[in-house]
Amino acid sequence: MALTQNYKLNLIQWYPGHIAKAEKALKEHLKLVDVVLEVRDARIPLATHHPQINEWIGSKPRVLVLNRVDMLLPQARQTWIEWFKQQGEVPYFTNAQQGQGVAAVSKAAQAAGVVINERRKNRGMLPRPVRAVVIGFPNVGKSALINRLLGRRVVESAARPGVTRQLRWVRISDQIELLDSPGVIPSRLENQGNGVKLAICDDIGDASYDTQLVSAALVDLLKDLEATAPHLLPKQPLYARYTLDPAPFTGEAYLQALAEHRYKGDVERTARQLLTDFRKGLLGEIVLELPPDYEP
Ligand SMILES: Nc1nc2c(ncn2[C@@H]2O[C@H](COP(=O)(O)OP(=O)(O)OP(=O)(O)O)[C@@H](O)[C@H]2O)c(=O)[nH]1
Repeated sequence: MALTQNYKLNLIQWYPGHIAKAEKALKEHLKLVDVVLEVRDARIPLATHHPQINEWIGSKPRVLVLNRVDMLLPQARQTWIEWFKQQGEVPYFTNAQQGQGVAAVSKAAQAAGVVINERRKNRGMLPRPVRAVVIGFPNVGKSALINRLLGRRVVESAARPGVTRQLRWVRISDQIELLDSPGVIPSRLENQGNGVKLAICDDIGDASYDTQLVSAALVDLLKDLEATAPHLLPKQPLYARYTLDPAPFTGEAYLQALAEHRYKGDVERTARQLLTDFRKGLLGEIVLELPPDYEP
């Protein structure tokens, strides 16, 4: 992953006005609730964790949801489960589009609620449904998860980042009510390597970025991952899709060569196609991040 970290990224442009507004809205959401469901992209579970989020959540119970579980191999999921366990955390893996794993998230949120109502009782207060909110970076699947938790489509879920707004409480059980609009975590990050991964996975919201550089970074990242943890990825994902081996190329040179090989020399189109193919899962089930101290 060293290569991506080294990219001099003015390749991503963040909009500070939007970020300040989104941060303020998120903090308002967090004030209203007892339990937080933090959704991350299972392909990049660290890059989709905002460094200040723990501070913003404070001591409120949090349920950690790693969504898009269908987009990585089971052995990659297992690697992350073990790492999170070492950190004393239990991740709940979901496919919010299809519904897998969502019942367990609902149960975990209810369990957190029981503890909160115990506390209320001990202080002489009446029990009430516990209030929860789903938060996460743009496009990680928050609306899809809310729809699944509710069992019906009440929140618009769309491929376009940044579609969700306004506030309403909805019951998901006798014990839990949910803010029906998710809290969007603004995705500006000091760590540019994380920024690239967010851009690759389309979890980046309003920011704009250089498609060719991000696409080249994806190729470099895939090569790094294949070298470090081949058993956590599908076999030769780029070769399998495009019949062009990336081994002799840098990411940038690979895009050029692939453009010649397939797209009449059009590098921009090649870059866009590669990102689209990755995001649609057409390169296979690819985890883009490994635990920090990962050893094969
Ligand atoms: N493959 C796959 N796709 C998913 C999953 N969850 C959500 N999606 C898709 O990802 C896209 C974004 O999902 P949303 O639920 O709109 O994401 P969001 O976090 O609410 O997005 P914003 O409103 O932009 O912040 C949609 O096309 C969903 O169908 C999943 O687990 N697997």
